Order: sequence, then structure tokens, then C-alpha cells
Amino acid sequence: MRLDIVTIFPEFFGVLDVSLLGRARAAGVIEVGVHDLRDHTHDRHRTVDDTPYGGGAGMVMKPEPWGEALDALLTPRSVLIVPSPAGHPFTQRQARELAVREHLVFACGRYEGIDQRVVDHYSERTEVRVLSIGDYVLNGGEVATMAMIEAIARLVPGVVGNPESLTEESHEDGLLEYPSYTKPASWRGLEVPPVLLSGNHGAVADWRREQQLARTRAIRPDLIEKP
Ligand SMILES: O=C(OCc1ccccc1)c1cn[nH]c1
Repeated sequence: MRLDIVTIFPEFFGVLDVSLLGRARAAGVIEVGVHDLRDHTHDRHRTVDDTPYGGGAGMVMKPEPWGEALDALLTPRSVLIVPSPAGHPFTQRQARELAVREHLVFACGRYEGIDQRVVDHYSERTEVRVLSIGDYVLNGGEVATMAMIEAIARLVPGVVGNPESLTEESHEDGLLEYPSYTKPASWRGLEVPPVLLSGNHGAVADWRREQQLARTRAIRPDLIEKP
């Protein structure tokens, strides 16, 4: 898989070399390119934004630099991902779908966002996903991009040592994860649920499933699809 990131803060992504992704890159499983949007400006001030048509506070990112930057990166087989509070929810399902694609390009917006014509233009030519990582507003798409890259990359075969550990995770089966325990069996007067010490694997599996359902009902009833 190849990832390309376009941002006005390329230094933000230096950390990708040390994280989980660092090993994946070293193994050649994932290639990452970080690109400075300002390299695609041609005025003395390297301008990337301007005032919004229709008035209003804040600034909008100009379409021209984005067009030049994305033309240089996108192919018909790419997926252009645009983090935005106004996007479709980024979920584990999205992460799974994107983990099998060969080329992801992330467009990190700043200010009030990117001129809408950029999304409209590329939607005609390639797959574009405007995605939200949550119902809150960040200053730019960089943090959202980092979160999505981590969620996606860890699902790419060869990135995480033990693929087994990926199957039993929150949201993998649409439910929240069961509670986990490890030694010591007693800690500050709190005991590990006895079933987990019983050696009865069937009973453990039943208990864990029940915990998942109870937790999901209590904390995230929205995840339980109505029949
Ligand atoms: O703030 C976000 O993205 C950065 C962004 C992009 C466009 C305009 C303003 C801010 C975001 C929140 N949830 N998911 C993404």
C-alpha cells in the first residue's frame, strides 16, 4: 500500500517513522509520501487561502494549489480521503475497506476547509471519501489523518505482528470489547472474574460475549442494529 499526504504542516507527519508504521515502512509493506501544499503555490507569499465568497469569518483554502498537488499524485486507482467534520463517519468498516486498497491520498484541510470544487472536480475522476473521525472540530485534517492512517495501517497484512489480535477487538464484530484482566488474580481487593480462571473455554467465550452485549447496550446502544 502507498499513502500520500498533502498538508501545510509536513513536519507533523515525521512521527510516522517511529510508530507502528515505522516497522511497516521498513518492511516495505507501506510506503508513505508527505507533500507540502505550499510547494504548489507560485506567488511570493506562497498563498494557500483566501476570503470566502458570500462573506463570513475565516478563510478558505484556494483550489489551484490543491489541483496541482493532487494532479501530481492521484491515479484512477487512488482513493482521495478528505477529513472533515462534515464527512461520513470513519468506522472500523471504513478502515477495513481502505486497508485493502493500493493507494490512499489524504488531503489535510485547514482554516474553514478546502474550496468545494476540489472535491467536486476529483469526484468525477476518482474515488473520493469525505470522512469524519468524530463530531467535533479540529484546526486541521492532520490529526484526523493520523488517526485514520493508524486505524487502516494496522489492518494491512504484515503490519501487526499477530494478526490474531486484530480479530477480537472493539467494533470488529460490531460490538464493544469485553473487559480484559491479567495477573495478579487479586489487586487492591479486586478479584478477576472466576470464570476466567476456570479453564472452561466455552464458559469464558459465553461470558465474554455477554459482557460485549451488556457493555454495548449500556454505552453504545446506537451500535446495536435494530432487527
Ligand atoms: O476537524 C476535522 O477535520 C479538519 C477540518 C477539515 C476541514 C475544515 C475544518 C477542519 C474533523 C473533525 N472530525 N473529523 C475531522
